[in-house]
Amino acid sequence: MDLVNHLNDRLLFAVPKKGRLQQACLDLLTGSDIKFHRHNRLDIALVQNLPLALVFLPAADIPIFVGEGSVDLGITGRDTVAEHEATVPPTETSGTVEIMDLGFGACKLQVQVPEKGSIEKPEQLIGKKIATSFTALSQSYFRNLESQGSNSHAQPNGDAAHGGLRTQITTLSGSVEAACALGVADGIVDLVESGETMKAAGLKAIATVVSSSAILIKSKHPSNPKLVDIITARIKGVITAQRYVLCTYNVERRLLHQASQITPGKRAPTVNSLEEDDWVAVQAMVERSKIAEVMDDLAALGATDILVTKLENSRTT
Ligand SMILES: Nc1ncnc2c1ncn2[C@@H]1O[C@H](COP(=O)(O)OP(=O)(O)OP(=O)(O)O)[C@@H](O)[C@H]1O
Ligand SMILES: O=P(O)(O)OC[C@H]1O[C@H](OP(=O)(O)OP(=O)(O)O)[C@H](O)[C@@H]1O
Repeated sequence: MDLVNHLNDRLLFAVPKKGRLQQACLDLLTGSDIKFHRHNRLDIALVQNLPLALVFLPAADIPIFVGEGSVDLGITGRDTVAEHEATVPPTETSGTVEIMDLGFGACKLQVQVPEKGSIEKPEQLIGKKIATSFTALSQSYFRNLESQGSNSHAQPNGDAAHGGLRTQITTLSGSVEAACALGVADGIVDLVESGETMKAAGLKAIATVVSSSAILIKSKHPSNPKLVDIITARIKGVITAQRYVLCTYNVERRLLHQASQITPGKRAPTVNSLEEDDWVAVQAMVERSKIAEVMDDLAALGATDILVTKLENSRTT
């Protein structure tokens, strides 16, 4: 099939073609009832039940396509958007707009140095060698440090005050953590999640350049804003359903006020009367991460029949 000719009138939605964010993105698309079949080796897939086409791209390139407006929507890490913005500053018509945080892919872009070395502060790296895949962010970070007037670290012929960069930034496309051990760099700027990679490479973090997580972005003038809103609402529904559970319980009416403080719900708890006088049944959405504590508090208050139900999907405000 000639896919390109089927792209007219379709909203283009970029998702990572591989890597850390891909599976969670595919799960989000499934939860949002975005149905597609990706042919072997093709990076474009037509969506069967919406005028939408998915474009599978490297996460780092997604802000370029969305920023230029050649793709309308995208999911990628906030770090890649920050790197793109540091490379190509947004204008009134170009650049990306963040729609929402998706709550996965959390990591930090950090300055790292050998654990056993003498460097404790990023200022000590001024004038030294840095290896990274995030060239523009690293340049801007060190340019900033240099211009903060760290004269004590200035080299005699340094021209940082005039916009030059004394710190030498080397771009690597992967395995950045090996750079210090191999003598390519004195420090690196790389992503850290669990810290396992950093630890295994004998490095420690001394500063954070950007805190990242996966985000939904759109171009400044998407081709079909209504469809962007529909997809946004669907994705938001799936994210909310993942983030919350439904808690139901029975409680004496006289304790309702206290119970409502434990489970205030998103707007307010739903309260129904029971056949038994003086008792009510309460239903409220509770953040999944807090549910154990909430159940303990409800039980301590005297609530009974406390049940927790997983949400399949949601539309809330
Ligand atoms: N360890 C990690 N934990 C959580 N999120 C991460 C982690 N590493 C990267 N990410 C996020 O995932 C995005 C894509 O990174 P990933 O390394 O998976 O990309 P990739 O396309 O496979 O690139 P590469 O080939 O350079 O590894 C990053 O920009 C970041 O937002
Ligand atoms: O703190 P951790 O949980 O160990 O994660 C951090 C590692 O994850 C990413 O690399 P990835 O494994 O995606 O491969 P890459 O080095 O090829 O980018 C990142 O570049 C770090 O190396």
